[in-house]
Amino acid sequence: MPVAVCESCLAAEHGQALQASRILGPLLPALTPWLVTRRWFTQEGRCLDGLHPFNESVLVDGDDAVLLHSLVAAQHSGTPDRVYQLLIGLRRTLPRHLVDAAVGRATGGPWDGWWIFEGTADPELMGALLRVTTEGASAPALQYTPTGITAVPLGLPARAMNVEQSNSTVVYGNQFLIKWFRQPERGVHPEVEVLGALTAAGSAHTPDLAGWLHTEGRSGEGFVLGIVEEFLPSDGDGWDLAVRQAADCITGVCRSVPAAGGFVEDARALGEAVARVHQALASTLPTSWLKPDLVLDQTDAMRHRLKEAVEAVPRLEVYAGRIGRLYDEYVLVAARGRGIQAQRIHGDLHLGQVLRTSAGGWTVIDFEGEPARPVAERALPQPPLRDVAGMLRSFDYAARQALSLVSPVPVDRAQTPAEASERLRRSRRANAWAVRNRRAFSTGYAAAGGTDPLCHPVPLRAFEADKAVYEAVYEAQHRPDWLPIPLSAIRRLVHGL
Ligand SMILES: Nc1ncnc2c1ncn2[C@@H]1O[C@H](COP(=O)(O)OP(=O)(O)O)[C@@H](O)[C@H]1O
Ligand SMILES: O=P(O)(O)O[C@H]1O[C@H](CO)[C@@H](O[C@H]2O[C@H](CO)[C@@H](O)[C@H](O)[C@H]2O)[C@H](O)[C@H]1O
Repeated sequence: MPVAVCESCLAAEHGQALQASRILGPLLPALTPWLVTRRWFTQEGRCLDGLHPFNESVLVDGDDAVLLHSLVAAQHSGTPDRVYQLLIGLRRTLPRHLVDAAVGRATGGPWDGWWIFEGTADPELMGALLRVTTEGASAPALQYTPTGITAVPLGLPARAMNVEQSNSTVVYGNQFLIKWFRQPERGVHPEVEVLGALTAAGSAHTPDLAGWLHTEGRSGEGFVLGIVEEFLPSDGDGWDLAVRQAADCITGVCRSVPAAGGFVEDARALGEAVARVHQALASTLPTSWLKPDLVLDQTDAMRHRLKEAVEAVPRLEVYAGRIGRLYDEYVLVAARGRGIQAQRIHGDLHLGQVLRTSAGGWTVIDFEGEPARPVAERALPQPPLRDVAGMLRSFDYAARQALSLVSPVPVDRAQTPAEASERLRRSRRANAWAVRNRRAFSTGYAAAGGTDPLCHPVPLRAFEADKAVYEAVYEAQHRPDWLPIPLSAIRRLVHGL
C-alpha cells in the first residue's frame, strides 16, 4: 500500500499539533510516515490530514532511555478520526538490537537528536514499564486493573513477540504477556469482558486474564489500552501445524495414515475444545433466542457488509445476488421453530487463533472479535455456528496455502502438461484434506455437546459466505495475492458445492 500522507495538509496540521502537543509534537515529522506503514494502521483510501496526540505521558524518564506513551487521533477527510496507541522509545544512541525498530531521529524538543524507535522492541524499557503500570505509579493516562485471579511477577525478562498481528504483544519470561491494542476503543472491551468471564469460570481452554490497562476510570468512559494474560507455551498455532500437515498430505508424505492422516485427530480435538469454550461462555454471559425480527436485523447487517465489500472489492459483484439468496434461505429457516440460539462467541475464530499447548490440547486466544467491526456490534449475542463457520473457512485456507507452497504455479512461463496434471492431482488432494478436516472438526464439536454443524447446513452456508466476504475485503487490503482463496470459496458456496 502506498504511504498516504497528505503533505500540504499535514504541514498545517503539524503546526497545530506542535502547539497542542508538548511531548510528541517534535517527533511527529518522523512518526507520521512511519505510522502509515504499520500493519495495524488502517488505510482509509484517502490521504491522512493530520495526527493529533492526546493523553500523552512520559512513562520512563531515564538519562539515556525514555519511554513515551500517547494516543493519537488520525484525521482522514470525510471519515471519523481513528485513534492509535503509541509506545515510543527514545535513546541517545541506538543499540544494535533496536536497529530494526528505528523510526528516525528527533529534531528539536527536549530529545533533540535522540533516536526514536518502536518502544515495545526494547526489553529494558518494557521491564520498566511493567513496574510502572502494575505498581500503580503511572500517570492517569495509563492505569492497571487486576482481575485478582493471577498475580503478575516483576523482574522477568521482556521480549516483543515477533509475529504478524493487529496489535503488539510483549512476553515476560514466558509466564505472561501484555497485548497493547493499537486501535484502542472506549468503554467495555470485548476481550476484557469475554476472557474475564472465561477466567472466572475456570475455562481450561483459554489463557487466564490477569488484568487490563486503561485510561482513567474503571470500566466507564476510558480507553482500554491492553490486557495482561497468562502466556501458554505451545508447539505452535493451529495454522502452522495444519499447513504443514496439509502439505505432507498433498505431496503424499503422510501415506502411512492415509484414511485419517493429516491433522484429523487434531481437528476433532479442536472441535471439542471450541465446543467447551462455547459452553463456558453460554454459562457465564447472557444468551438469547434470535426471533425472526432479530435474524432479519442481523442479515440486514450482513447485506450491508456485502454492499460495502462489493465497493471495496469489485470482483465480488458477480456473486452478490447469489450470496444474498443464501442469506434469504437462512432467514426462511430461522423463521421456523423457536428461533436461533445466540450467545457471546469468539467472533474471529480461525486456525491462527488456537495454540496446541506443550501440555497437549488446544487453547483458544484473541477474543477481540473482528477488529473492523464496531465494539457494540461485537458484543451482541451471536449464533455459535458463526465461530464454527470461521474455523471451517480456515481449513480451506490452510489447504490452499499448503497447495501453493508445495506446487507453486510458474509465473514466468506456461505450465507443462506434466506439471498441470500433477497440479490437478495435488489440488484434488488439497480439497480432500480440507473436506476431511472440516468434517472432523464438526464431529468433535458435536461430540462435545455443541450444535451439530452438519445438521444446520443453511445457516452454516450463510455464515461461511459472510465470513468469506469479510476475508475478501481483508485480503484485498492486506494480502492481494491471497484474494483468490475467499473468492473461490464464495464461488463454491453460491453454487452449492
Ligand atoms: N496466551 C498466549 N500464550 C502464548 N502465545 C500467545 C498467547 N496469546 C497470543 N499468543 C501469540 O501471539 C500471537 C498474537 O496474538 P493475538 O492475540 O492473536 O494478537 P492480535 O489480536 O494482535 O492478532 C498469536 O498468534 C500467538 O502466537
Ligand atoms: O488474527 P487477526 O485478528 O489479525 O485476524 C485477521 O488476520 C487473519 C490473517 O492473519 C485473517 O484470517 C484469514 O487468514 C488466515 C490465514 O492467515 C486464515 O486461517 C483465516 O481463516 C482467514 O480468515 C482474519 O480474517 C483477520 O481478521
